[in-house]
Amino acid sequence: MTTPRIEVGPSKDATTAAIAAALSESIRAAQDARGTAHLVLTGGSMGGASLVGLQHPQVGPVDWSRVHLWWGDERFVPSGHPDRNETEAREALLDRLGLDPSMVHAMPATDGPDGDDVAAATTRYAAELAAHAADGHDVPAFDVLMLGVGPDAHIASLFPHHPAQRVTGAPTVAVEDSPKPPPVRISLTYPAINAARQVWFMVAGAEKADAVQAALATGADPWDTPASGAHGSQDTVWWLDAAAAARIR
Ligand SMILES: O=C(O)[C@H](O)[C@@H](O)[C@H](O)[C@H](O)COP(=O)(O)O
Repeated sequence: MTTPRIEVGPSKDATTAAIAAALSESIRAAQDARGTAHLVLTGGSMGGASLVGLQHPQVGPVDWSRVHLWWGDERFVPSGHPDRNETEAREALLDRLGLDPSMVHAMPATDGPDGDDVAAATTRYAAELAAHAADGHDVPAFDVLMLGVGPDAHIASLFPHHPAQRVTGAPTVAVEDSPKPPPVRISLTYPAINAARQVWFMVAGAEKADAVQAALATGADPWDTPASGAHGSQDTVWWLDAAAAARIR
């Protein structure tokens, strides 16, 4: 397990700018090493703002034709719905990139091939992940997996004291009673998240300071603070603004 690195910016804007710059560098490094990069996107305002930040002229160029895009979780609603993390990412960046659809691995929507059968859709996404994984693995070794963090320290759709957290035998889990609406979701599980080389938490705002402090506390239990259960195999980074970092001891 890697010791988390903490990067604090003076403001949310400064933090998302730093994330965007680091992301373009990590993508380039992954492509230099392995040809293609696997990037896992997140919903939430930090996820969207970081994708917007990638378009800043000071951020180095990214060869998007060699980036596989995945999602850490998704709200199970129709495609194009504003609640979908995919919709947010498309509006923030993806729709301007002319991407090859075969590189964009959005989680299924309720108007997809499985209709509103979330269990089948969850299994379908697991198969998509497996199709891009190395032999003997369930998921690709994601180069960077980004996570927003809720005020309850949830990540993806893994919530405190929710049984979805206990699923370890599959890379994906259906959540049918999320404590935060909308209730039906698909999430990566801890083993899938922790297969990533780099896990990046992206958090801003004073209302997240307690969650950040709890997740970074020695002996934190993921059952209570889900963010404490996610780690990259090579690097774990907490990208914070000053307000979110205020209570770290
Ligand atoms: O419905 C959800 O579960 C949220 O979208 C959540 O996953 C989000 O990513 C975090 O709450 C962080 O959100 P912010 O980046 O907006 O703080």
